[in-house]
Amino acid sequence: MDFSVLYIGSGQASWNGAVPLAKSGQKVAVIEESQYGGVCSNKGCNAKIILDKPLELIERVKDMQGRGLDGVPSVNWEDLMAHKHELIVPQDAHGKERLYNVGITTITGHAEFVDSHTVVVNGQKYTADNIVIATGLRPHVLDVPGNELFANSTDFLSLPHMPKHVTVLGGGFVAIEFATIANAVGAQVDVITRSNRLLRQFPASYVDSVKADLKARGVRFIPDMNIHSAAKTADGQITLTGDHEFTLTTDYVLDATGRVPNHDQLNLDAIGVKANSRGIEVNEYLQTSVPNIYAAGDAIDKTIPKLTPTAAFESRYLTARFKGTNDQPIKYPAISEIVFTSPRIAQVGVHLDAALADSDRYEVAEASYDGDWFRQVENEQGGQLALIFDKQTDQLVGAAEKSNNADNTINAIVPYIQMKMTKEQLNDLVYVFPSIEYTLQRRLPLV
Ligand SMILES: Cc1cc2nc3c(=O)[nH]c(=O)nc-3n(C[C@H](O)[C@H](O)[C@H](O)COP(=O)(O)OP(=O)(O)OC[C@H]3O[C@@H](n4cnc5c(N)ncnc54)[C@H](O)[C@@H]3O)c2cc1C
Ligand SMILES: NC(=O)c1ccc[n+]([C@@H]2O[C@H](COP(=O)([O-])OP(=O)(O)OC[C@H]3O[C@@H](n4cnc5c(N)ncnc54)[C@H](O)[C@@H]3O)[C@@H](O)[C@H]2O)c1
Repeated sequence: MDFSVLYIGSGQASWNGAVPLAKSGQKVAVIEESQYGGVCSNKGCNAKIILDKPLELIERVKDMQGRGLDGVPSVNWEDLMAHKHELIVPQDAHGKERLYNVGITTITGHAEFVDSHTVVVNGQKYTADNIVIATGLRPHVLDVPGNELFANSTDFLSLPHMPKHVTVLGGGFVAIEFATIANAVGAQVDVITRSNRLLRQFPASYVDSVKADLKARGVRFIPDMNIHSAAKTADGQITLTGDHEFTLTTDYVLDATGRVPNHDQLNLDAIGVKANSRGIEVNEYLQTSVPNIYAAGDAIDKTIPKLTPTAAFESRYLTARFKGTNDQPIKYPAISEIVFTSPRIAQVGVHLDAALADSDRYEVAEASYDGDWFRQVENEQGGQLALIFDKQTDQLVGAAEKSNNADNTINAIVPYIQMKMTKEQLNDLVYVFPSIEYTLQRRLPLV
């Protein structure tokens, strides 16, 4: 065999495990058809958070008007885009170097299976004892006439000038984060959804409040609407048509209707790897229906969130398996997630809505930050926290927060949940004061 482990795809699900595996002495190769480092590094999380930064800062400055700050800056999209390029363009080369530096063979091109131990790239065959499919997802394209006029998340993240009127299709992560950015840059933003629910994975009341904030900032929501077609107007705009003779003419349409797996381009049928429209089917060892072929990251059909930290966790798990240091099934920890709206919504562990619906099992301690002097230093209004305890064990099992600092609070809570800490143990921790963590601890029900 040419390699002990060969990874298809170079994203988070690949390099987080491939690098330590190569360092341990195994012969490793990574195949990448696009940019090294995958979606998160090149056209996902990293670029998005750079474009979000000015809006986050501006919202803080707005909150402080008349409280020591006068005047609100505006976003210069072209300068911001240049800043984004400066940080993101080198990621591809860095991603390749990271592999090369530890002796990993990098193969650039599209991989397809020949048999269970062989893939072909640019006509050249490569063999390996084990193969990891880490091929991720690509943007879904809404199946309507005229969809070639739609932009996707990758296009938006390199948009040279912000159009006057941006129309977003979808109500998920990409739709709402990008609508928030476009609105902050000054575009008229419409969000068209086929149902009346946004961001289904987050607590309904927190999402409703973020939606109300966006409405107050001028974002228009058009719910329960199926789009039927798109066509270019004589002056270069796009006209959408939909249910009940709906029409809307706009400058730019962002299709944010989700992402679909890339496994349809791997010749999986020929080698018997089972997959479906959600991803590749794996067992509790991340093994596919062909024992020496594994899958990791967004490529998997899984119920846990398809995120960078989960992809990295799976990649590290596989490395332990290939090194022989872990022969146990994968055991996922409590998984945290965040949507970068303004304010943010973040959560970990047992879901707030599920806990509220099961009062026999869970105690929910809800708190508003409006009365908290430390959170009022930045004059933040409407911050909310919910802590979920298992009534039988008194352990903290879940949390959700809507606030400008939701990421920090939830990150502070991740180890509490992982270590199965009880109220009593949480009360025994001593934090610096004043701080987000100290404020969080004071929201705990006292024991
Ligand atoms: C706009 C956007 C914003 C996001 N923001 C966040 C965020 O803030 N936080 C977060 O946790 N997650 C975020 N995500 C999700 C995150 O990017 C993914 O969960 C993560 O990238 C998954 O990593 P992966 O390695 O499984 O797949 P990917 O990063 O998709 O990597 C797969 C790689 O495989 C390559 N490939 C595919 N097929 C082949 C083939 N046949 N041959 C060779 N190479 C192939 C692709 O080119 C790609 O580089 C975001 C996603 C998007 C789109
Ligand atoms: N902050 C973050 O962690 C973050 C940010 C962006 C993306 N992501 C990840 O990237 C992935 C993709 O995000 P996304 O927002 O593209 O997907 P998503 O699944 O979150 O949202 C897709 C949206 O499109 C709608 N939709 C789907 N099919 C449709 C159709 N035929 N017609 C109309 N609407 C339709 C859905 O109802 C949903 O509102 C997710 O796995 C997410 O976890 C994460």
